Amino acid sequence: MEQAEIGLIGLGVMGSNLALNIAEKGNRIAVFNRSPEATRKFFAEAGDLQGQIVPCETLEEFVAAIRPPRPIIIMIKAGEPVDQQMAALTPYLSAGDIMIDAGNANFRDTMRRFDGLKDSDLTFIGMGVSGGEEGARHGPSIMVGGTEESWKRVEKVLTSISAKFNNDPCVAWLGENGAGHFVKTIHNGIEYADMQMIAEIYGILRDGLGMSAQEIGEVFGRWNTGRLNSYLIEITEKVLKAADPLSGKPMVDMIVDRAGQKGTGKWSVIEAQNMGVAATAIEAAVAGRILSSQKSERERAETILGLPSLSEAPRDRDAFLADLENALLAAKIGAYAQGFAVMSAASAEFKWNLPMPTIARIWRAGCIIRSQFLDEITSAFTKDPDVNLIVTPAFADMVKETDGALRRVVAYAVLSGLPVPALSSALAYFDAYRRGRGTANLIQAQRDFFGAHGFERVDGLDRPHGPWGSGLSQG
Ligand SMILES: NC(=O)C1=CN([C@@H]2O[C@H](COP(=O)(O)OP(=O)(O)OC[C@H]3O[C@@H](n4cnc5c(N)ncnc54)[C@H](OP(=O)(O)O)[C@@H]3O)[C@@H](O)[C@H]2O)C=CC1
Ligand SMILES: O=C(CO)[C@H](O)[C@H](O)COP(=O)(O)O
Repeated sequence: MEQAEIGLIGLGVMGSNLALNIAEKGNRIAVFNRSPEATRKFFAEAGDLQGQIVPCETLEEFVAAIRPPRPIIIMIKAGEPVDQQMAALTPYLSAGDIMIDAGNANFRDTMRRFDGLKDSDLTFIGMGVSGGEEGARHGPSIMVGGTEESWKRVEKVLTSISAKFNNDPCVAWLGENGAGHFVKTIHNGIEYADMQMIAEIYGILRDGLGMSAQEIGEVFGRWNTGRLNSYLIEITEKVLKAADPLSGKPMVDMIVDRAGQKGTGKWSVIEAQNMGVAATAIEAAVAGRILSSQKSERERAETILGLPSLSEAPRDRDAFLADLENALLAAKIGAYAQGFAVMSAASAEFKWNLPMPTIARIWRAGCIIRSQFLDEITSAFTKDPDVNLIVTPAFADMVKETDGALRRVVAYAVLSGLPVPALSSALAYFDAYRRGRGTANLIQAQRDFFGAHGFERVDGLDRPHGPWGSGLSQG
């Protein structure tokens, strides 16, 4: 039998769709899954693509079915399973084979796995894939990390399966070792912020203005034709307009308000802190999911504390809806600026030389945060790759145009007791970032008072301690 050009392990949601995508683009592919029933089901449902697929039930058979040197995509549950799968696979591999972890790995695991194979004749690629089920099947955004040489060997097949934005493939080699998985992690961190901000606006419309899910869906539908045009806004409209087949009520009203999370949002925040970058909107989004999971505690607190009464509804509803649209755009700019700032710091720390315009470019299609907006970020970073997004000329203009709306929306929500942690943190980020003289002088004075930590003087004179009384810390 003709050997396959590539192999894929893991026929879950992502792996099975990626395998069909690879087969459809004319690549012969061998597939394997831990539970063989999934392999049988996958093959039985592969239809016209069966001729391109070699289903295998043992790893030995799987490896033998691929032409060496073998590129093998591992698309399974992240974490320990990947180490186990690599250990089980390695004895069958030969010189030049590449293991490509395409799951949502923690980039620190990716660096460890990469280093573990550095002195062997095998190669490791850590590859972020975004786009969910549909993206995997018809074109995801792909973020590759590893050696440039290993990238050259898989570039053709990955380009063939990736999403295209105006014919431009949404795949790129982003740097050595953990670069691809780091960028995917921050992609997800931004995704968390985007989703949280959309949910906060939904909360204002539902609980503040008393609108139905259908009405709110219509608002998001209108916004999707404007500057907020994006996949997440598009699916928000669809989700809000869907009816529950069991009760006939809006589906969204029948879903428990407890959001899951698998780790990438939390890692984004941890790494932002590690790099010393303020990623407050992403932090707020992760904290929002944590609070959402504390459902019974929240219900109890509501009975004890009650809910604040709503502030008077804005009289001009159309003007307020326009404010909400602009507020979401402004806050989104803050979240993306923070995500890119984290990547910029990590790039320096890990010497990856991450290409910011390329990252924005490959996120324009295929991935969950895909949007028109990312095309504008691509242009901004192409002109000016090394600055905070919010001070690039185009985005500075957008912030100046929309931050008033964000301020009015946050003010209304705060006065009404409607939680808007991500929107308000984006606003506070703008306000802190653009204030040349902040208030940390007082913090420095306090630190010097209690710990003789010293400070810099505004006049540059050399007297690094204050006259605090005890005399101990006086310079
Ligand atoms: N769903 C999504 O939208 C996206 C998911 N991802 C990432 O892709 C990866 C796969 O996700 P997804 O397809 O959704 O997950 P699924 O739950 O649909 O599938 C999980 C797959 O992992 C396999 N698996 C689990 N544990 C082991 C193990 N110990 N050894 C070998 N195989 C194992 C399962 O095999 P078995 O059938 O035997 O249980 C199955 O093939 C994850 O890292 C996920 O974070 C990335 C982007 C988007
Ligand atoms: O990577 C993805 C999208 O880009 C996955 O859907 C991921 O599972 C999303 O993260 P979480 O499950 O933590 O919400």
